[in-house]
Amino acid sequence: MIDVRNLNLTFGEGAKTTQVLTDVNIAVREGEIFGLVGESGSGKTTVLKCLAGLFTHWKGELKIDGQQLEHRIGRDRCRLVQMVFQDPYGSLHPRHTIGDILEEPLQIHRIDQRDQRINTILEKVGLNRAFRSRYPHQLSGGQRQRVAIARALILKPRVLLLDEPTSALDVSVQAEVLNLLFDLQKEEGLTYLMVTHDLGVIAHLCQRVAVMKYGKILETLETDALLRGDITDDYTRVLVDASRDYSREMAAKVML
Ligand SMILES: Nc1ncnc2c1ncn2[C@@H]1O[C@H](COP(=O)(O)OP(=O)(O)OP(=O)(O)O)[C@@H](O)[C@H]1O
Repeated sequence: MIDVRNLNLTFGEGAKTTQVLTDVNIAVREGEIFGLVGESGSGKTTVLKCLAGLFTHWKGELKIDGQQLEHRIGRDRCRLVQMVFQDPYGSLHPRHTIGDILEEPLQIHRIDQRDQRINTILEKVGLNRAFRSRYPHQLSGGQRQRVAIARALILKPRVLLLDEPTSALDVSVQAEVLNLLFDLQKEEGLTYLMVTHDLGVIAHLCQRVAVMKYGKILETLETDALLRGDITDDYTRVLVDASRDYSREMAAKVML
């Protein structure tokens, strides 16, 4: 469903050129939840932004559902693929009501029966029509992320690109939002490419995972293999061990 072939991307010019992605290859099957992990700055978000059309100066080949992606964002792409960002507050317009935020994509794409579609999508993400008149600052973090997911789904895309969708949320609501994403994926037959640093999220949601470092994919492996420790790359082992320690540390803090 998602095909990334020999994706390369640089920022800057001349002596200041930085190669951010180098020959990245990712193939995500239809209906799969595929994880992307790696240290900060390794290029994970950049891959998602190329697929979403937010970066246009990439080289290589990008396909979604067999359709070749162009170097610009167009209406067709918005109906094929949508992105959910880490910070739900920053990604929602502060002076627009939830109703306006959800109606905008429908207006742009000249889709009718907007009221009905907005109410349906709000219900799907566990909110109700009373939220339509509220502003983002009147919502909790978890509710804001539900609105961001509703906005991403309102055009009925096939693919969601999720950039650490729960890491900005309170620990107590992270599981709720992850469960919602899992249910929606099954109900709507969606395909997810998800950036996360959380081994627990990978274990529960992802079928396969690719490990990135310095803009390259080091290895792609089944989640079961990752959990069994069936890892070929030393860096992946370090990442997994660090994540295990981090989770234990977090758990200890929560229990204190
Ligand atoms: N618009 C930009 N202009 C210049 N450099 C950029 C731009 N966006 C990203 N970069 C650089 O590209 C590299 C990869 O960034 P990216 O956000 O993809 O990393 P990441 O793996 O998602 O990190 P994190 O986990 O911290 O979000 C970083 O070195 C970053 O500084």
